[in-house]
Amino acid sequence: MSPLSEAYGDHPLDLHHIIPLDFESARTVPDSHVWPTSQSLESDDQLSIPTVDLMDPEAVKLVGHACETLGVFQVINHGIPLDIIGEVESEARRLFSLPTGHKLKALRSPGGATGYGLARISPFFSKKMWHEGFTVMGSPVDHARELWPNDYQRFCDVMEDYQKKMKELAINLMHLILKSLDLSEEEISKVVSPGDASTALQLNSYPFCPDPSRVMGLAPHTDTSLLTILHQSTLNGLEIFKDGVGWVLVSPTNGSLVVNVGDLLHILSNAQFPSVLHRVVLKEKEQRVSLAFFYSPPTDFHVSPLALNPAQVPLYRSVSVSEYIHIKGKNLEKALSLIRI
Ligand SMILES: O=C(O)CCC(=O)C(=O)O
Ligand SMILES: [Fe+2]
Repeated sequence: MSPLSEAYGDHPLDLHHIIPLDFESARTVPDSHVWPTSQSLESDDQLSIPTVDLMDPEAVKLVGHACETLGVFQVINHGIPLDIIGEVESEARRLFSLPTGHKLKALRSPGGATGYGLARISPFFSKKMWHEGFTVMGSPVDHARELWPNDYQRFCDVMEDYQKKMKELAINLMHLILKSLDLSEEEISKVVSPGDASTALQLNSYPFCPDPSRVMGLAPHTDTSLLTILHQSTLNGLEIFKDGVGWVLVSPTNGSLVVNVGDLLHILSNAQFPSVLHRVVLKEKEQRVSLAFFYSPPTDFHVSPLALNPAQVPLYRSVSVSEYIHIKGKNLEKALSLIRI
């Protein structure tokens, strides 16, 4: 089985789609980063995002309902100690506060998947995002050594431990979600194989911005994963798109993690669960940091609609994870329609 990092290798990007702005010296927003404004909902008429207590005996039902209606929910009692999340956030902040020239030592290579750089979706948009990221898959030691030649161990230990814990949580969540689709334990264990899942940890920074209302943190997208588990620091910014409603804010709540359905789970559920469209806008001048953990099956796993009753027809053809990553890398939001039957 090829690692996830290889699945991204067949789409080398131009450097201007990898190198973020020198945010440190940006006193104004350059034209390349000015986006047309788009309305989000005021807090009064906000749609509420459900919170599921994972210790609740009804968790399967609650998680299934949230996946079906919105494709996103928050979890509490998730088993990840808050001080560990805090440590990862503080290591991420330590990285992003390095001088721009220094961060470029860990720049993602054109055909690479890990390291410092712009969001992978950036070639699809004519304007640049107010964002810098650092992608980790397993051990970040190669890049960390470039950043801190004498002091990289702490960063590596914290990132590796977090990925291990997030993977356990993702597996627990997948069990709950697939149970809600009435899959048997045997069918579930085919999809959720603890040994060789494809996972990635994305550290996101939306740097201090002199004019937050004119920029876009992360442009509208769906995640490619089965599911994504997100920690957002105390600042608002994440919004989901709900048909007939518009952009809805997902406010950070202390101690809870945001879980969202990705494209692969949408396919697996035969479109019963929406792959939620989301974006990040800047609400304040201050820097916002988030940690996104993406969980997918191994790259050679074939994803196809499961849990069909005799009256249902599959809406998507079977697709391997690596093929889907390839289609998404070329077509972004049209990717799902290209495998629709
Ligand atoms: O920063 C956030 O709140 C969301 C990040 C996100 O959507 C992503 O990394 O795919
Ligand atoms: Fe996302």
